[in-house]
Amino acid sequence: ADITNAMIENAAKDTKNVLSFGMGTQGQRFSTLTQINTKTVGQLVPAWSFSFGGEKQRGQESQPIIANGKMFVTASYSRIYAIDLKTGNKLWKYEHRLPEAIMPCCDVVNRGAAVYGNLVIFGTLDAQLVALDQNTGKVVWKEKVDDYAAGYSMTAAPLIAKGVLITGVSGGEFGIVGRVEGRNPLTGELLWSRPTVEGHMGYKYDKDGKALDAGVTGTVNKSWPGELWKTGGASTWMGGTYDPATGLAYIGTGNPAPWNSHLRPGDNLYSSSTLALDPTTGQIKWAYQSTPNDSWDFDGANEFVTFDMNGKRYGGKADRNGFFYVIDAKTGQLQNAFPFVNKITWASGIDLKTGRPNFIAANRPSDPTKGDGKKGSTVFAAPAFLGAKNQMPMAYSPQTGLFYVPANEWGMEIWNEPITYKKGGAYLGAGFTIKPLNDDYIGALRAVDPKTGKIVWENKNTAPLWGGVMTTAGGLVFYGTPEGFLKAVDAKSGKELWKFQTGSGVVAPPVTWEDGGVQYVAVVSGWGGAVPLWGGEVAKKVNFLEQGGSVWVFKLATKI
Ligand SMILES: O=C(O)c1cc(C(=O)O)c2c(n1)C(=O)C(=O)c1cc(C(=O)O)[nH]c1-2
Repeated sequence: ADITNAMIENAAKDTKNVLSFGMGTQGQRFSTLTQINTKTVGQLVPAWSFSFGGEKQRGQESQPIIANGKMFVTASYSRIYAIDLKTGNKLWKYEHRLPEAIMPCCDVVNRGAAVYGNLVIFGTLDAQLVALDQNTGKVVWKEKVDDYAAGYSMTAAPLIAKGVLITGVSGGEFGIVGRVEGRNPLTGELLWSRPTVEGHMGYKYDKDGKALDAGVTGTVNKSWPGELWKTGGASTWMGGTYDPATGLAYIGTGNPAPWNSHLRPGDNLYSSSTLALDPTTGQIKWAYQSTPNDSWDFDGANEFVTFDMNGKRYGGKADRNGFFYVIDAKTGQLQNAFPFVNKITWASGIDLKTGRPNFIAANRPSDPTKGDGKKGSTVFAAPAFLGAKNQMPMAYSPQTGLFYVPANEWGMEIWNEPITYKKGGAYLGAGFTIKPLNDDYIGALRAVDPKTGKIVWENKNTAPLWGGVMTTAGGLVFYGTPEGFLKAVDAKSGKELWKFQTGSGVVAPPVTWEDGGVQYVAVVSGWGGAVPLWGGEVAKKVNFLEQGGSVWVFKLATKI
């Protein structure tokens, strides 16, 4: 059957399908299914496994979509497969023809597709959107979003909100201009385009491509000096969430470009922020900036996951900068902010009245022009730029009231250098080396109570955690590790109840659904992403990990 907007809005409750990234557009990654639970999970065994094949065995970050008896799963290098859910047989595959010169900053990843009507839609590493017929894999429409040679790419799963296809762009390390776009999902037609860098003030397009005022507030050059807003970054590389309860789509934005913050004094709106947008117009309803004048590539692209607390709707966000934010989902008012990692050097806390961080000035890497002109002082900073949390999505359980956050404890040495913008060139103006903080672990899955800010339990992991999390009404939390395991633990205590070696590192989020009275769990396996490329001393430690590319599906060995 055609996937409708009503089905997408109900996706979080639909146990037979997984119709969106986040297992529901709110991004909670919570399933009401209970067949697999704390008592039965020990009997979980593989039902089938499928290899993505070829030589392109790396960086598999995809969350599968389950719809109409099929699994739609993207793979590295802009590939997508349709698989028969019952048999694990391949139905079709589409391999996007990529130019040699693509420039994704952080591996050749893709995090998943969207479904709408009879289409399955995904973004490519050369910044195009492709919509395919779910049954045949034939291309129905294709749209160029932007110029890959200027550093644009797409790695996020698209979002459907109020029947609009909402997408972001990647490329913050190349001085692209971040934006969010709304399209007709059936045709690819652009409905609006909303830049995320103040200066490029909110325009959208009418049907003839004429720029219209989107009623957005802000003043050119108010939060950016000179011309820097023209190459300001703030990419929207993780896509967004949407909550039918508020009618708003929530998009995180990336780092301002370049990294060297002394080149761009000011807050640099709307970089390293959460934006709440009207999905039908792209108008910004509220914005909250977690790291004004970001100097550490903290970014703010992390997912904003909405949930109920004390009879109100809030969003939780585990920011790369190390703080967990609880924000009123309707108004953007900051409710609470607390650390979810042990070491934060850049700020002593967040002022809940103003919403601004209390910066520790001495821990900001210095201005090279105040020294020898070539290199500023090297400072030790934590978290590292790869973040207290990165692309791997967290989960929220309404049953326990806890967020399950895949966190990492690491730091870095960082310094600034001069830089000028050059199209297609890295635009950092900084150098760095990532360092572990502890001998025995980097990753830690943490159960975070949004009411109290307390960590209720944690499970340490030797390598950095890079896969997402899922939680279920069966009292379980599922997550993958770079060491290759998919694990199930008790949602209340973190006690490990089951694990399975998938054969390569898991850097993707699991999903679950039911079919014919049987509950299934699936996860993609295939080590890669930013850690092996940018992890410095940590990358050396995890060099033993092998790459791969497959999807695993599990069910209980005996029918309950
Ligand atoms: O600024 C950007 O546009 C951008 C894009 C991406 C991406 O699209 O994957 C990442 C980052 N930044 C980034 O900072 C980062 O740490 C990162 C890690 C990963 C990954 O998939 O492992 N992607 C990205």
